[in-house]
Amino acid sequence: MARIDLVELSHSYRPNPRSRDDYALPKLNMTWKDGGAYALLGPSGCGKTTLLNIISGLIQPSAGKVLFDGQDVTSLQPQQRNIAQVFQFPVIYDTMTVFDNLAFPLRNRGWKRPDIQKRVEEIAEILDLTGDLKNRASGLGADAKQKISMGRGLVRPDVAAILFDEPLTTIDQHLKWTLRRKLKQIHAQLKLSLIYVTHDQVEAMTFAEQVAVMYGGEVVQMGSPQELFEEPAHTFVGFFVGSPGMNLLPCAIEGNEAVIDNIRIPLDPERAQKAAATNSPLKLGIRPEFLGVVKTETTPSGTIGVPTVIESVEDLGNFKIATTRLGTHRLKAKLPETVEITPGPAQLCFPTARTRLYADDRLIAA
Ligand SMILES: Nc1ncnc2c1ncn2[C@@H]1O[C@H](COP(=O)(O)OP(=O)(O)OP(=O)(O)O)[C@@H](O)[C@H]1O
Repeated sequence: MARIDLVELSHSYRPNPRSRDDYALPKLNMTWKDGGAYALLGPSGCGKTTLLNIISGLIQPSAGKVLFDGQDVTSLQPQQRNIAQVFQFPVIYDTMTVFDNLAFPLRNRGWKRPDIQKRVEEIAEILDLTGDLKNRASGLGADAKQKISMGRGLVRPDVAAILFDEPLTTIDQHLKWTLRRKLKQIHAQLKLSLIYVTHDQVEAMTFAEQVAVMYGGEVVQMGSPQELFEEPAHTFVGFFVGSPGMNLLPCAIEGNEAVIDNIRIPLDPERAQKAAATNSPLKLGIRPEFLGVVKTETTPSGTIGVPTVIESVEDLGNFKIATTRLGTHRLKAKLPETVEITPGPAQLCFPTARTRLYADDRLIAA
């Protein structure tokens, strides 16, 4: 396994790129630590596959370097890079048995029979394929075939990293959950470096220790699931991670308050001062989980109530979503199932410790 550094990396699919819009990846500097379990999360077209294919060597970047443990591998072919890649659709040999499919990458590298036997059995056990080892792959269902494909990626202990490109897209919903947990277990057991591409936040959050969120060819935040939730570094992370996403409202700053349609919301003084010092467009962000809604005069301690109207309340089983109005804006609040709340006049409470400010969509840190 290796540490992977991407240095001043950019890529355009166009022959003569001029502006930023001509680039699938405008400019990227980042490090994937040895032995890490990473997810690369972002919407369709944000550049995830391009980035993965640059790491594996399937694509040569337009500029910049790829380093494995400090060694420049940018000009090396995929087979010279020692990377395993698992794709959306199974890549297996239908006519071979499951055992031979898993053994193939090891035989290719001259492993001895007893070592192959031991390693194949270990991987088959983890993926619940032991009972199928003697069967031909052609007779198996789509789920089992994708498990074999994943097994072929996982079988070699000497690879620099294993790259997964949306490997569970075609897998049955229940098995998806099982396989995500398995991958987590495999990571803990085998200490492999894994990079897992997905557009599904649940998939990213359950699998990875660190999630890199991509937007418009840029990694806008790399952090733990908790960091992405509590301290989104970019408005896109606030919006994309969480359900519903963060409430984001254009605002101005006066003193230690945000002003939105003449309504004043108290802020953390340090963040407010930093925001007042920028000339960039500002947004206030608050997660629906942290936005309080009360129908009473008294608000939770440490918060000041802002008059609102609750337009609707949806009961989603284990929680409720209240849609409220603030001036011309609509905000969502996620409330416990036990809260009795109905449409009508109410107060919104913005805890200052949970209220964030963004300048040009970037977080203003405390
Ligand atoms: N071979 C190609 N030729 C030209 N443009 C491409 C090519 N492959 C990707 N692109 C463009 O590069 C950008 C990034 O695409 P990429 O496939 O890397 O995104 P992605 O996040 O993996 O999306 P998806 O989840 O849909 O696969 C997109 O605008 C896409 O249209």
